[in-house]
Amino acid sequence: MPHLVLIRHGQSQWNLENRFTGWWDVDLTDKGIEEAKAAGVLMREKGIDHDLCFTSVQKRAIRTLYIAQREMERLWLPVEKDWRLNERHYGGLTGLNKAETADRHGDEQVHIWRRSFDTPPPPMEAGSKYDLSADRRYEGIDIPQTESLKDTIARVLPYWEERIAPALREGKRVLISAHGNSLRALVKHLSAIPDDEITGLEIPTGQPIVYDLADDLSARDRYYLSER
Ligand SMILES: O=C(O)[C@@H](CO)OP(=O)(O)O
Repeated sequence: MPHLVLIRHGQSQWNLENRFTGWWDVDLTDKGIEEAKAAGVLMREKGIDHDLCFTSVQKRAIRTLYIAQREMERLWLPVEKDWRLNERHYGGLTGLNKAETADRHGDEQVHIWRRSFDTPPPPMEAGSKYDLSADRRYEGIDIPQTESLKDTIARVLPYWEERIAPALREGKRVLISAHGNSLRALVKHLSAIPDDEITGLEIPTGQPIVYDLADDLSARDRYYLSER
């Protein structure tokens, strides 16, 4: 039976500071490091094991993966990193404080930007200090100016089909360390959650989510490892 674990990175510096993050590469806080360790200990204690791991090209997800793997004595496992597992690009909101933005534009508008299915935040302005187009890791990639959840799904799912689903079909046990919205994209697909319901799903930091999948990769069960 194909076996998949998803984990959202531990608390990041901008989670702590309540800032829109997206593709900006912030690191984990001390609490985030502890969450990642605890996730690794939990997986080890519950006898969870993997053959192959996937993560984004953002350090909060990469470090979460490595910290958890260290606790599991699995730092030797193969890891594939890909930008398509990155967080949803937050466009012109990147770096802003979420509460201050709500004071300025209203709670409702901020809620739409954060959680509507297909309304993207305003695009990143040219010359923004958060522009990543000169970042070597994105060479040859058409970096989005902004992304809705729908746009995020449109780049996460092809990667899933191309790289992750084939590994699961071969019987590999897979661990994915990624982000709130790239994981929402996967959960929506795997659990067949409708557009208007997926945005209500909040994925906590550092909590392994286990999927038991049927051979056709449809979800038989999904649960937080800490709850079983
Ligand atoms: O800032 C972000 O990139 C994300 C995840 O932390 O925030 P949100 O909860 O608004 O999707």
